[in-house]
Amino acid sequence: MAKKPEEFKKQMEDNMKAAPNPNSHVKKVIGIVSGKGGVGKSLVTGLSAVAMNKKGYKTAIMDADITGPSIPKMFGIGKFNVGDETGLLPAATTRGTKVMSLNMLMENETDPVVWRGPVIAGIVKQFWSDVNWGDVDFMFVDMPPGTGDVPLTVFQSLPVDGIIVVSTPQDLVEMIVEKAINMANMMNIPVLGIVENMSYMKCPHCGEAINIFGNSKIESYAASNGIDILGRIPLDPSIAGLCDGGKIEEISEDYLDSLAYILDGMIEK
Ligand SMILES: Nc1ncnc2c1ncn2[C@@H]1O[C@H](COP(=O)(O)OP(=O)(O)OP(=O)(O)O)[C@@H](O)[C@H]1O
Repeated sequence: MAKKPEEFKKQMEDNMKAAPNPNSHVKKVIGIVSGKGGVGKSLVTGLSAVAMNKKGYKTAIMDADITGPSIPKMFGIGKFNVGDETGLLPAATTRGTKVMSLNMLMENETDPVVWRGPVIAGIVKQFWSDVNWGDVDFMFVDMPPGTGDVPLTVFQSLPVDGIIVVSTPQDLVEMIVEKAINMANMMNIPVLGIVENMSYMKCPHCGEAINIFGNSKIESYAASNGIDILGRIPLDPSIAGLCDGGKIEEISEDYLDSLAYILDGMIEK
């Protein structure tokens, strides 16, 4: 019997998805996206895993930002090319978050990755199918930045349960956030909310919050679009220092409390 158009579309979407490794049991896959590069997407990916790990969940990070992978550096992970008959094995951070990134597999981590979209999506599929992730409650996927062909193809390859949008106050002015949210909506993936990075700066002398980019519009934007604010992270040189030194797990401030609360509710107890 001929397929109905919606059945055809569903099958087409399923065909694009990678099959999971038979040894992986991942309960929730959360994608972290941004409308453009350099806004702190990897920082939020790392902090999300740290927050849920602190709550006792089994956490993992897939670094799907193939051309600009920064997760291993933030966690102080070097080259890690280990596997067995079950597949490639992820590295583990000091506190036990599992990590897979192309950087860990490359001969020379400063080599540029000059592949086009479909090849990049192929690697991400392999990270899903060929890596034995074991038991994971939350896998955080650091998505390629932007709203072009590459992030779209990566989205289609993975069973993403929800996305977190990372923005800076400037993105709201330039409507870059809206593009990222529209992309998620197009893919029918729930938007869990926005994290505003570089939201403000604390005066090192008196502790006053300084809005370096002017007053943030995130509250009015979130309210008028029915989107949750999941956290605000200040621009803080100590954050950059800990990330660059591979010590993101030592950031003690709980910037993503609201996010952790929402994720908590996604897992059946
Ligand atoms: N709130 C912050 N305070 C201080 N430094 C920050 C902050 N957020 C990000 N940085 C620094 O800015 C740089 C870029 O951050 P990050 O790698 O998280 O951005 P990204 O959006 O993932 O970039 P890309 O799109 O290139 O992957 C890093 O060196 C990081 O340590």
